[in-house]
This record gives sequence, structure tokens and C-alpha cells, in this order.
Amino acid sequence: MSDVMLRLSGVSKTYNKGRENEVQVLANADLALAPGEMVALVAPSGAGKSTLLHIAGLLDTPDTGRVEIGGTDYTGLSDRRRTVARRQEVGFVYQFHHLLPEFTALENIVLPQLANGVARAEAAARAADLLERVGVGPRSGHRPSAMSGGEQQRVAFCRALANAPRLLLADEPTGNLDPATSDQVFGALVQLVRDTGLSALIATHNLELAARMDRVVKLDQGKVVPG
Ligand SMILES: Nc1ncnc2c1ncn2[C@@H]1O[C@H](COP(=O)(O)OP(=O)(O)OP(=O)(O)O)[C@@H](O)[C@H]1O
Repeated sequence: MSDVMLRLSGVSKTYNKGRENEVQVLANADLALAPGEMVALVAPSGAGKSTLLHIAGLLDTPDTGRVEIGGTDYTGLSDRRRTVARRQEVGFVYQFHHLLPEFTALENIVLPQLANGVARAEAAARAADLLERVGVGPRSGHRPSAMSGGEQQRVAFCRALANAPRLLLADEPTGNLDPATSDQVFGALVQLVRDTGLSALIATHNLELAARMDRVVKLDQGKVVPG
């Protein structure tokens, strides 16, 4: 296994190149995450956290630079290869849960597995196990509208891990929750990541939560620097 789970090398990204509203968000940014490492990404609004996460998760491509996940260099690979890799290797969590409203918590975690070719019984067992781990086992038959914000977000964590990715990317995962709930739900996320041995890059404005990670980095003039 590679000793680096995620590596960004010399990554640059400019929006609206050549236009009046041109904005260089990333400028030769480098970042490496070891297997099992949890890193917080802290930066002011607009500094480029989402851009960095999208590039790291193969949702967007940098103008220049390389993105490697699990030792594979995805630079220049086809959209198809990148889509397959994204589905298998990367889990995403956002500020909003984005669960499918017409499906139960369990089904929301089963569906991505079915799309990945997993048999239904196996998918359901994995979904139940994940929900149990984050303390929402008793809510597995509920639709998102019948769950609290904290419960919805815990289910979203499970969905991100449904296909056993090796890398978790989270963009303000508890940003929508009140401070006490945020603290508990963040704790559940950390525990889940530790239990499953994932590498995780978590963007947050919350310095207390960031301090619970192995390492903190920030964005400074388009570069990743120690926090
Ligand atoms: N598709 C786009 N086209 C043009 N500009 C963009 C685009 N996406 C982001 N930007 C700009 O790039 C900069 C970085 O945006 P990004 O969303 O990465 O920041 P962020 O650090 O995640 O901010 P926030 O914490 O507010 O979500 C911002 O100035 C934003 O306006």
C-alpha cells in the first residue's frame, strides 16, 4: 500500500482566467495525507476550501498540478476513470445532508452500494452496521424528515462511507448544527473515521473541532501551510 493516501502536488486553480473578475484560488498548493490521517483544513470564507476539496475528490480538475489517490495519479485520466475512482475511493460530506427525502435512512445507505454492484442483503447489513456505529440504529427506518439535524448528518456520514472509500472529504460537516449538537456529531464522525481507518480532510471554521484532528492546515495565498 502507498504511504500516501492523498497527494496534491503543485495544484493551481484560477476562475475566470483572462477576464476582469479573474481570481486565483490555488497557487502551487501541495498537500499529502498518510493512510489513516485526519487533517483539518481551516481558512476564511472564500479562501478556496471547497475548490481544494473538489479537486482532491476528482470532482474538478486543476489548471496545473497532480492529484494522486492511493498511489494512482489521476492527472489527465478520462472522466470515466475519474468517476469510477471517485465512486470507489472517495466519500463526501457536505454542510447539508443531501439525503434522498423519499427513502429511509437505511435505504439512503443501501442505494449507493447497489449502484456499485453490491448485493442487497450485504448492502443492508453494512448500512445497519454503519448506522449502529454512529448511534442512529433505532432511526434506520425513518425518512430524513422524521430525524433531527444531528441524526440526518450522522446518516450522511454513513452514506459517505457506504462503498468503503479510502478517503473522506468533508466540507463544514457540522456547519448547520448548533454548537452542542455539532460537537457530538463531529465526535461521531471522528470515531467512525478512526474505526474504519480512513484518511480524512475536513474543512471547518471551528478551531476547537479542528484541534481534534491529527494536524491542522490552512490556505494562505493559494498555498497549503501548517495551521
Ligand atoms: N465556479 C466558480 N467560478 C468563479 N469563481 C468561483 C467559482 N467557484 C468559486 N469561486 C471563487 O473562488 C474563491 C474560492 O471559493 P471556494 O468556494 O473554494 O472558497 P471556500 O473557502 O470554500 O469558501 P466558503 O467557506 O465560503 O465556502 C471565491 O472567491 C469564490 O467566489
